[in-house]
Amino acid sequence: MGRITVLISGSGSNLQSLLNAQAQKELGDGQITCVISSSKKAYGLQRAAIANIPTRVCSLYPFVKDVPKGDVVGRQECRIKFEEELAQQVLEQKPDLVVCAGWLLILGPNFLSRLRDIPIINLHPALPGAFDGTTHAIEMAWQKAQDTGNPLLAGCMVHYLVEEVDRGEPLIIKELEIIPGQETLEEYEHRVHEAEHAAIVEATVKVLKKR
Ligand SMILES: Nc1nc2c(c(=O)[nH]1)N[C@@H](CN(C=O)c1ccc(C(=O)N[C@@H](CCC(=O)O)C(=O)O)cc1)CN2
Ligand SMILES: NCC(=O)N[C@@H]1O[C@H](COP(=O)([O-])[O-])[C@@H](O)[C@H]1O
Repeated sequence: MGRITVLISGSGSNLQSLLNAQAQKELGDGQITCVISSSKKAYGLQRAAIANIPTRVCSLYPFVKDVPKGDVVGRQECRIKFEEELAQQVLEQKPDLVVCAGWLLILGPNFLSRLRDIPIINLHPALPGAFDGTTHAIEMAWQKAQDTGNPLLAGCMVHYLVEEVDRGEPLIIKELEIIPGQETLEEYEHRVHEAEHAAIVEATVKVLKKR
């Protein structure tokens, strides 16, 4: 069995895509054994509960809430403690694969070093090298097309997660062309999410097959 831990922060529509694929026996020997959220309010936690998947919450806030925003060193030390806690929670699951499906926190070396040989993949709503390091890539791509007046090749990808944000080797790329003036941001966003829901399953299966 390919044990999968999924990290989320919000709605969990991509988690739902993985849950649906698992239910339809489309994940090969993959089995989602735990969902960890950076927010206790994430609707994705409800999606996991409905699917009888164990959940955990590992939030950064309790670690930094008493540290002034201007205390950069203090907040960095708290972030390290958070990453150690997160790594412990993930390692307890003994995962063969960690999937970041809308996980909205940068994972630093204190986390990554503890996961050593466990592959981590991340879903990003942009193409390789475009809009790296942002959580607003969809809006930025759509707006760029409107601003330039030129068609823009955009879309989404699933990549191996490395320390440099969004710069890991791409696994699955889904290209979508944005024609300025032809669709609203909401319409483009819907197309991206549809593509994401396919990409996250394809990438998960691809990585598990490499074991
Ligand atoms: N080391 C890595 N960590 C993460 C990666 C990665 O490629 N390498 N991907 C991200 C997901 N992501 C884009 O795909 C992303 C997530 C979060 C941020 C970010 O700036 N986060 C801020 C907090 C933002 C907020 O609270 O709204 C932060 O972590 O301080 C940028 C890109 C997952 N992690
Ligand atoms: N840079 C990271 C990033 O922007 N991730 C994005 O968060 C959303 C999560 O949706 P979901 O919670 O419905 O799966 C997805 O659109 C994903 O690409």
